[in-house]
Amino acid sequence: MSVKLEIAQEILLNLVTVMPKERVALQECWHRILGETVSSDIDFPPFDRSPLDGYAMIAEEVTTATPENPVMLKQIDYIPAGGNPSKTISAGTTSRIMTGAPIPPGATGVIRLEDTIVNGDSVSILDGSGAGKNICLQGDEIFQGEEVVAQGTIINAGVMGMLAVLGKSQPYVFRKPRVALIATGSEIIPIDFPLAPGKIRNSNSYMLSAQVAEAGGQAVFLGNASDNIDEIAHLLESASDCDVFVTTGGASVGDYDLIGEVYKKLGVTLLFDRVSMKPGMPVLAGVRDGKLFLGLSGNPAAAAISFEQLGRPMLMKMSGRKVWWRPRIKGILASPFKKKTGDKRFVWARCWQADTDILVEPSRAQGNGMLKSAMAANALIVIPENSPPLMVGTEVEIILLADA
Ligand SMILES: Nc1nc2c(c(=O)[nH]1)N[C@H]1C(S)=C(S)[C@@H](COP(=O)(O)OP(=O)(O)OC[C@H]3O[C@@H](n4cnc5c(N)ncnc54)[C@H](O)[C@@H]3O)O[C@H]1N2
Ligand code: MOO
Repeated sequence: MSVKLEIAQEILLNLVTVMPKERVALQECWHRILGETVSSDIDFPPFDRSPLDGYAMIAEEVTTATPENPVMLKQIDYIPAGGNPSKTISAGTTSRIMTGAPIPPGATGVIRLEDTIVNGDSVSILDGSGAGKNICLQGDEIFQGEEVVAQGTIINAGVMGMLAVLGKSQPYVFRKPRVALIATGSEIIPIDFPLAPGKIRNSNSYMLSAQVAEAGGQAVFLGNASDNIDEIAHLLESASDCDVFVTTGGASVGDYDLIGEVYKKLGVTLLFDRVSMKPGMPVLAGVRDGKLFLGLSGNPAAAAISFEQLGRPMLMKMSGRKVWWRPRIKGILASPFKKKTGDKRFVWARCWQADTDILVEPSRAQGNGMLKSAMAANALIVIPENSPPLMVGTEVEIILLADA
């Protein structure tokens, strides 16, 4: 049964749920999705501290200080970072203080070393303006009890640092969905095997493993199977600990397009077996015991688009992301797209900023088997169904791809 792309996406998204949580050492958490909302058990900074190497004093005493009329203070203490000042600042006194050290009791300002002249324990303040501003107040960035990082946040470098500030050495993150990858086709061989007539190397599993990782999943290579129902079924059954099962090849109508038969044999309920889009029209989806099966086309560029449109949003949801879709913007065609479009079409493209416009150019080699078109792309042009050939200057919708 053939369905529209939006319906296929909805069917899959409705069937999957977010993965359970696991604790992971913070240093391993980059790009994981936070599985808990983290509140602060402290104010941060946890004490009033100095942002400068200088002298702490009562700010009001030094506001008039200039190089011609310095204010003289007597040093009573030295406070390094990590110190715990015990001496109280009173009129006419100061403590030498280092960046990050706690402000001593009684002090209301700090003057940097460069604006002082020191002679023994006598300190001349040459410029006292702004002394009161040179204090980082307790709780300036975070207050105790504040919800600082929300569940579902992607752990980037800033979040890593913040979780460390909050003492989260082993935060809960969502477990990565495990995605079994199987290449089917009697012509497909492992990439380190010698080539023979009629054979090609399995590029799909490698391409998809990158797409799986980028969508927050963990790829599990199950190798390849020839065009044989039992062989494919056996490989699929060998990975019972996987959450999603992705095959490539055998998705169309040829004599050896067996994935539908494999699903029957395994008791996988078919959800759809064609989606109205190009490339990637032949694509099956099925479900068994809550686990999703995706049968992608063997054609590399078609498999990539099917995965991008159907597999990626599903994995993004499973891995705990709040947003499953990539950003879409408007661009202006810098070269024509000469084909008529029946079903909705995705075209590999490169886009760039030119003055106030985003210009976009379809990749030259757009064949379904051609990885070159995907390789050079940083965007996909979305061409609506039933579109005529598109001229230079036409405004088109583009999906921004992540890392190109
Ligand atoms: N009579 C029809 N023939 C075809 C139709 C159709 O509607 N009627 N659709 C065409 C379209 S469009 C596509 S897309 C393909 C889809 O075919 P399959 O999904 O069954 O894929 P295969 O035939 O197994 O392989 C297609 C192509 O890709 C190569 N391939 C397969 N696996 C890999 C791999 N792991 N790494 C690299 N390349 C791979 C394979 O050798 C074929 O050349 O069907 C059209 N035919
Ligand atoms: O539909 Mo095929 O999927 O054009 O590549």
